[in-house]
Amino acid sequence: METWYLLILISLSISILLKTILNLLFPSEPKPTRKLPPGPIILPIIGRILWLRKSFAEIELILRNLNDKYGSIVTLHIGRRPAIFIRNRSLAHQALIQNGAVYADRPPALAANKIFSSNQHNISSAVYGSTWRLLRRNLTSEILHPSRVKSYSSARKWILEILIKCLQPSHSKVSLRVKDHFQYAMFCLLALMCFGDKLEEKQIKEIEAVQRRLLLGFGRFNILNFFPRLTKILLPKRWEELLQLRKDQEGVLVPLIHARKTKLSEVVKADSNDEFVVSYVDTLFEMYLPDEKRKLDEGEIVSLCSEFLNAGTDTTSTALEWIMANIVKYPRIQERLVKEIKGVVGDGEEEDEVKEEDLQKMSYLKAVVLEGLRRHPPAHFVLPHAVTEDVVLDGYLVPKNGSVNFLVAEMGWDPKVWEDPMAFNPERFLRDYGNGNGGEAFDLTGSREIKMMPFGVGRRICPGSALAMLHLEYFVANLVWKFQWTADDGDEVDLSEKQEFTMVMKHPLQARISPRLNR
Ligand code: HEM
Repeated sequence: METWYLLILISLSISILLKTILNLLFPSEPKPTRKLPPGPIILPIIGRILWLRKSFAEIELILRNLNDKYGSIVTLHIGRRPAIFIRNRSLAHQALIQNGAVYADRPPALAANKIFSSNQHNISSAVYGSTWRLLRRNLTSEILHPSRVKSYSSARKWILEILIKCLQPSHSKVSLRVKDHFQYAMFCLLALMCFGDKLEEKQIKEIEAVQRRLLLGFGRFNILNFFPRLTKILLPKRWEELLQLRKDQEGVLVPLIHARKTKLSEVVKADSNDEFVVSYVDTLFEMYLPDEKRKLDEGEIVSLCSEFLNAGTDTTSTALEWIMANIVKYPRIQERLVKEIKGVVGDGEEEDEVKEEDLQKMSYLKAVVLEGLRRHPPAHFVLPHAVTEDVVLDGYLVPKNGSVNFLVAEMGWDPKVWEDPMAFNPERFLRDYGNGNGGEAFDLTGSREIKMMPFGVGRRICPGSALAMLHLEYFVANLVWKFQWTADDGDEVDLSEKQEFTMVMKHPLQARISPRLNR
């Protein structure tokens, strides 16, 4: 009997010793001590697929309803990773401003997105690191620097003339749908900044068509990201469609890239830089990625140009349409704008254009644009963020393997900050900020406190925000100065929303536009 006891004791000691050695050699992941933020319980695989099929607008609506139950930080299990959603301004500030470096990462690109971002070699999807820094610095210092932005002023004037021509034929009794004209105008402008030359209308329309198919159709490809190896077998047609879309995109962008490269080398050979304005694509040809010891390849240049066009066109034209819709809906806002412009540019017949240098003197114009971005932010979510390491926020775990999403629209509609938040009331910006009485200008960067964040905040804040503000102020001012905008007789301007790439007007703006005679 004693021998048995001894044997059992020896084997127990050996197994404890082995376990200790194994633990030392192969330490297992420590179990997280914190829990993920709360959220609805879902069926393991089916539930995740079902979430994947929902649009951001549907998710936003669900989150609004979940707020009472779970609070302002919620986890949804979308696809294979937990997605954390934050709607509270002070939590967003803690994350994106106070702990900015940790929250500046992006989640790994999903299979379908990898194709269009050249494996995360563009600014918006690059991981937080040296390549992102290089690409972003190139855009901000080479193209978005104030002196370079100024060099495109004749391009903006040219686009304004195109836009005015498109709107002019409208007889004041007939109302015109303006959305397509706004989109086309912004596209011409960004294409010119991207490729340097005035492109033919046919070329612009071709690029616009492919980019639009990409923006509007991308939701259809989300499902491919759930176990791509399986979806390649189950949904081969959809994969083909996705790859064809990339081929079509290359088909329209690569010839423009080649043409510009040839032109650039001719300019260098001729040693003449008269009238030569640097374009975005010019800055990409010689860019060197030190970590990878190579230049950008053609696919990466296509992805960066496509990102530039997408980021700067739909967002701005959507914001422009929302602002003009409110101007049509509330004639008193239009009257006050005209009065302000008259006070700055004068009212002589020859004062036909509101010049860029005049815009700084127009605080009401700025207030109208800011109110437009607060009340109708084109993006209701910032792009998904990720954290560089597991962190704790509001007592919950924010895991490295998840995505972190911020509800932009909800923050700008917070009744704790904004009185009657759903009303369109530009005066609120005059009352509290930059009203010419020594008031401080409104801080869109949210560095002290986030009150609204239409461009995001922190390290990933939209690098094009100043350019977007300039475009919006310039076009709103000139469209109001040139034309009188009115609603169709007996027709209310309907401000319902619809999710496309951006949050657009469900019923696009129809307005009667007539030359402004009584300035
Ligand atoms: C009204 C117009 C615009 C709005 C509302 C807007 C909004 C945004 C938002 C919400 C983000 C995501 C921020 C985040 O993830 O935290 C973003 C990122 C970005 N935007 Fe804009 N944007 C506008 C115009 C532009 C323009 C004109 C350009 C450039 C020509 C531009 C280029 C970018 C880029 C490159 C990023 C990615 C930044 C990064 O990941 O580091 N945007 N924008």
